[in-house]
Amino acid sequence: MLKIHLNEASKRFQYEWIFKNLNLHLAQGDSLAITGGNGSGKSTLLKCISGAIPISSGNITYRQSEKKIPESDWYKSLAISAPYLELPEEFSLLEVIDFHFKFKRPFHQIQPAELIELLYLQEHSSKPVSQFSSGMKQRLKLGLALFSDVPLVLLDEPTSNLDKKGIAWYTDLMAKHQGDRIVIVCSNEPREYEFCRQKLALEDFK
Ligand SMILES: Nc1ncnc2c1ncn2[C@@H]1O[C@H](COP(=O)(O)OP(=O)(O)OP(=O)(O)O)[C@@H](O)[C@H]1O
Repeated sequence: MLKIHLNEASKRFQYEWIFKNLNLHLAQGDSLAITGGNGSGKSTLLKCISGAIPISSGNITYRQSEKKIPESDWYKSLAISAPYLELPEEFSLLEVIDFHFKFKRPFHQIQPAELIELLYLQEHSSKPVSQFSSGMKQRLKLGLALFSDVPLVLLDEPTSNLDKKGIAWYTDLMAKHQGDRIVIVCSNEPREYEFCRQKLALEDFK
């Protein structure tokens, strides 16, 4: 059972405070929406939670069965989908999936062909990702994050570039495959985080 605690966590860039004195407890099964307008600090908070960038004061801890996980190992517990994370464009869809699953175990032993079907990308298995539309890339990013066998799934702007069908697909996917994991969604679109049981509005932590 993974548990994440933020204790009086604060972050600033130079003289700009992004969030201050944030306390948060998350355990497997929880779903959290981080909300706020453009530039409010959603992506920054997500990066701090993932360990990609440091906080300025306070602390963040990950515990697995009450045993503290060193910060250098946090990445093993999580998968992330975000607009600023790139896919290897020169790889074909099948190659991207094979490559990804060299590092993360597939969730519920999902096979590449099943995943491709779930992402409704069957027609594009051998196409290089550089030739994918932005919506196809977004479905792939979401699929890789959600179908990694990790207890923490981080989604930044999950429905950006998705059309109506894509948004319905995302909503259905989250309802079926969250499982017993922690899911954090950064968003200012209510439809992206309707399923989240906890909400954190960054405006409250300035
Ligand atoms: N590396 C950095 N150095 C300095 N300032 C930064 C850095 N990264 C982000 N910021 C600033 O932090 C603030 C929050 O940015 P962030 O990207 O976290 O917001 P956001 O809520 O995710 O925005 P959006 O909804 O537009 O994606 C912004 O003012 C941004 O300019």
